[in-house]
Amino acid sequence: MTLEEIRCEIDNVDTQMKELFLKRMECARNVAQEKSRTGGDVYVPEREEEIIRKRTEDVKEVQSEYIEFLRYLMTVSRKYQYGFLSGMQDSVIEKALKVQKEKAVEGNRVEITFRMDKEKNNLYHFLNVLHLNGIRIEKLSLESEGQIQTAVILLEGNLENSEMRRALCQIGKEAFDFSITVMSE
Ligand SMILES: C=C(O[C@@H]1C=C(C(=O)O)C=C[C@H]1O)C(=O)O
Repeated sequence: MTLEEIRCEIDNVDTQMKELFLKRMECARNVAQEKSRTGGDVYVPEREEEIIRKRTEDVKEVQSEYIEFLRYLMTVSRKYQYGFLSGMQDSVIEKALKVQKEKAVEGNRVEITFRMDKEKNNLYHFLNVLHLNGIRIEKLSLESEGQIQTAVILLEGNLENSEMRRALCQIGKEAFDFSITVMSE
C-alpha cells in the first residue's frame, strides 16, 4: 500500500469513528439527564473498569494504547456530563469553598487542594480535566505519602466562569478532600 492509500484508509476510519463518537456523546448527554433526575453520580468507576476489562482483554499488540484511549474517552464523556449538572456544580463548589485568603497574586486566581490515590485517578487525570476545560495553571505542587498524593494548584480564572465551575465539579467529585480558596489581589 502506498502512503496515500494508507491515509485514505485512515480518513475512512475517522469518518466512521466521528459518527460513533457523536452517537456516544449523545448517549452521555442522555445519561446526564437521567442522573440529574435521580441524583446519581456521574463517575461510576466499577462500570468503567468493567468496560475496559471486557473490551481490552482480547487485544494484543495495542492493548495499553486501547486502554488509554478508552480512559480518555470516558474522561471526556464525564466532562460533557458535568456540564449539564449545574445543581451538582453549585453544591460541590459551595461545600469546598474556604474563607477568602489575602495572598500576593495578580488578578483572578483560584487555589485548589485535593488528594488522590496515585494508582487510580492520578495527577495526569486531573491535569487532563483542567486542560479539557481550557483552564491555565499558574503554580503546582505535589506531595506524596505512600499511595496518597496531595496537589495544590493555582489556577487562572474565577468561579463565575462556566468552564471553571465544570472543571472544579469534576475534580471535587473524582478526588478526595477537595477545597477551594479564592485569592484576592
Ligand atoms: C456514561 C456513564 O457515565 C460515566 C461514563 C462512562 C462512559 O463514558 O462509558 C461510564 C461510566 C460512568 O463513569 C454511565 O454511567 O453509564
